[in-house]
Amino acid sequence: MNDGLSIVGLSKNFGGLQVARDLTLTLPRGSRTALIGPNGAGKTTFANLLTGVLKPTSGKIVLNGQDIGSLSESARVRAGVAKTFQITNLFRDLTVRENLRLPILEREGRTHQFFRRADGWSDIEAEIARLMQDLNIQPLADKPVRGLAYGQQRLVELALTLAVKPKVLILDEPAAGVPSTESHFIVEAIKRLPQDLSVLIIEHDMQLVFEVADRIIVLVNGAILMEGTPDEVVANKQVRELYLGAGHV
Ligand SMILES: Nc1ncnc2c1ncn2[C@@H]1O[C@H](COP(=O)(O)OP(=O)(O)OP(=O)(O)O)[C@@H](O)[C@H]1O
Repeated sequence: MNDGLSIVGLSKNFGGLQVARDLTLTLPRGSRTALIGPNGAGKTTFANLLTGVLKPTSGKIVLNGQDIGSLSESARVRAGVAKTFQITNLFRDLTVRENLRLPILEREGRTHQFFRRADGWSDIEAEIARLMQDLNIQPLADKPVRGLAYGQQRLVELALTLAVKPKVLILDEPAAGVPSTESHFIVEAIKRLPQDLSVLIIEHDMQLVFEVADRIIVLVNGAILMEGTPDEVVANKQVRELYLGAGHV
């Protein structure tokens, strides 16, 4: 079951600096929410509060009725909140298929089987095939990660994250560093994510945000300035001034 994620009165102080101010919002099941805001607004801090890298000063993070705010990072992943792995977590000498096998075996408590022959893995191989199909990376299955283009590596990283079967997926700048010639692969992959997954996209690239998000939250100085549809956000005078002022538009 996935009712989405509710964040209630979430605050974080670093000494005297308040970087998350009484944040209350929901990431409903199936939503595609973008979190935008100028540098230093608190976007990364917010993501770190959701994943458990940081402990909140106050407030609650509720997933399907359970307050997960005090769980460790790994327990939160098991509960269903996952952020994309960093590319450095990919095993560069292993193939895409081998990389995908690892988190699935781990999820199933079967890592001891990694070095066995693949005979007993038909369920796992079928899941890997589905994941690759969802992200349109089947042609890369038997290629070592080392030889893949950067954008392709980001797709493998996304597939690895999906392999843990999250309910809430945080994409932290999914197109960062990806050449513009490859960024459409990322956009297409986000559009093809499972329908019932709640997705939070933290992104500076407004074109990508407008292509994939159905809701946008604008964060400024650790507080929500506004929340609305992409059209509502574009029409907002304060947002326009903020972005024109920051040279983003
Ligand atoms: N560990 C920390 N200790 C003290 N201050 C911190 C710490 N981490 C972040 N900050 C401060 O919190 C504020 C928000 O930072 P954060 O990185 O969350 O912003 P951001 O919106 O992600 O910025 P960017 O778009 O540049 O990545 C900044 O003023 C930053 O200097």
